[in-house]
Formats: sequence, structure tokens, C-alpha cells
Amino acid sequence: MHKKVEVLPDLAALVQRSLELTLAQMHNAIQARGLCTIALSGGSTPKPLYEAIAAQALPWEKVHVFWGDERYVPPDSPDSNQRMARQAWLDKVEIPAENIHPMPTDAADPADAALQYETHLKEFFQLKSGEFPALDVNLLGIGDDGHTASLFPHTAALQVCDRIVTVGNKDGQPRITFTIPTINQARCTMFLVSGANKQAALAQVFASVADDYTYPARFVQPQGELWWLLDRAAGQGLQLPEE
Ligand SMILES: O=C1O[C@H](COP(=O)(O)O)[C@@H](O)[C@H](O)[C@H]1O
Repeated sequence: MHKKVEVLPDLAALVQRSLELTLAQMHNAIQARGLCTIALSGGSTPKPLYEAIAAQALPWEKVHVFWGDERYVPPDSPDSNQRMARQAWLDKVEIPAENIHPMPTDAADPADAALQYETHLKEFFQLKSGEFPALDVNLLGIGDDGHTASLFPHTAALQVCDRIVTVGNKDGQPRITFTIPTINQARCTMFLVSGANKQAALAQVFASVADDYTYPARFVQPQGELWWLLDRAAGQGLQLPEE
């Protein structure tokens, strides 16, 4: 694992740096394998990055967009991660509809939706039994409770190691989420973290000793590159890990 932590002066600089890195990864993937697979995070932090990507001239037919987690709401809900990404990015570019791979949220049981998405990923990535997809870029955020994707502290999803996708639990509300082995299979993982409210959780995630189940982002130890991009408000006073 190549791990790099950067503290940028402000949110604008964080967006610019994440744009540079994301574009470089996308171009490398397209050159190496003919297409780029990227998994998106939700929340508010990545929105300006998505807007910046939308302004780029990219070979959109070679870009496939997935989600690392989704709230269990209809796609037109203001809470939908898919909706945010479509509004900020996907609706603004000429990406083929079949290159957009949203997590389903219309099954009667969220467990069925998780299984449907897992089956779709297995087919798309042509996985053999027991294999996990290697996304070219996996964008992640962290909540002020230390959650990442929809892997919340002390929830059952944290222990799921034999599935690509599972059901997360946010205060009793279901979500669909990549599992930890899926996250850790990515070629390039990039956390975008903004705001002073993330400081305390980050300190625990970067601590040499802390409880992984209390701070789930600690489980993210991917085989590929790992980037932590923080703005100054998030990174202030943080003891940065040795690289
Ligand atoms: O609920 C979620 O929150 C996290 C963090 O979001 P942020 O707005 O605080 O950056 C996000 O990474 C995750 O995808 C989302 O579903």
C-alpha cells in the first residue's frame, strides 16, 4: 500500500488536488485497460469535485461510474447519493446511460438490493467466485463518527467479509454499501475530508492504536494507492501518520 496524506489550505485547494489525482488515475486506467471504473461517495464534500470533473473533456464512453454506498431512498430523493452525482456531474456530460451503475434502492428488502448490485458487479468485472472487483478509483469520505461509505461504528456490515456489497445501518435506517474487502481491493482510494468537525474522528483513524469498530475508516487498508486529502480545518493539529 502506498499511503499519502496531504493537508490542503482550503476546500478549493482540496478540490483542485483531488481533481488532478482523479484525472491522472482515469487517464492511466484508460491507457492501461481501455476503460476507467470509478466508485463515488456521497454526502456533501465530493460535490465540487464532481462539478469540476463535469467540466473536463474526457472520453466518457470509456468511463464507468459506480457507487460505494447509497441511502435506501428513491433516486429522486434529496438524500440520494446518485441524485447528487447526477446533478453535479453525470447529467452534464455525454456519458452513455449504460455506463452509469447506480445502487438499486427499489427492492422490497435492502438485502435483495445489495445482492442485485453484487451480481451486477460480478458480471461487469467478470469475477470468479470469491473475487472482489478492483475499482480504478474509489472515492471515500469520513463522517464525524468515523464511518466511511455506509460502514457505521459497531454495525454488522463491518464484519461482512464474504460479500462485495451488503446492507449498512445508519441509526436503524438501511443503506447499501461496499464491504471492507471490496474497498480494500481498489487500485486507488481517495478520501476527501473537509471541516473541523472531522478532526476528532481523523485523530482516531490515524492513531497507531484505536478501536477499528468504533472508527470504521481504520479498516481501509487497500492494496493499491491510498490518498487522504484534508483541508486545513480538518487536518489542523493532526498527528500525521508516518509514510
Ligand atoms: O453519509 C455519508 O457520509 C459520508 C461523509 O459525507 P460528508 O458530506 O461528511 O463528506 C460519505 O462519504 C458517504 O458516502 C455518505 O453516504
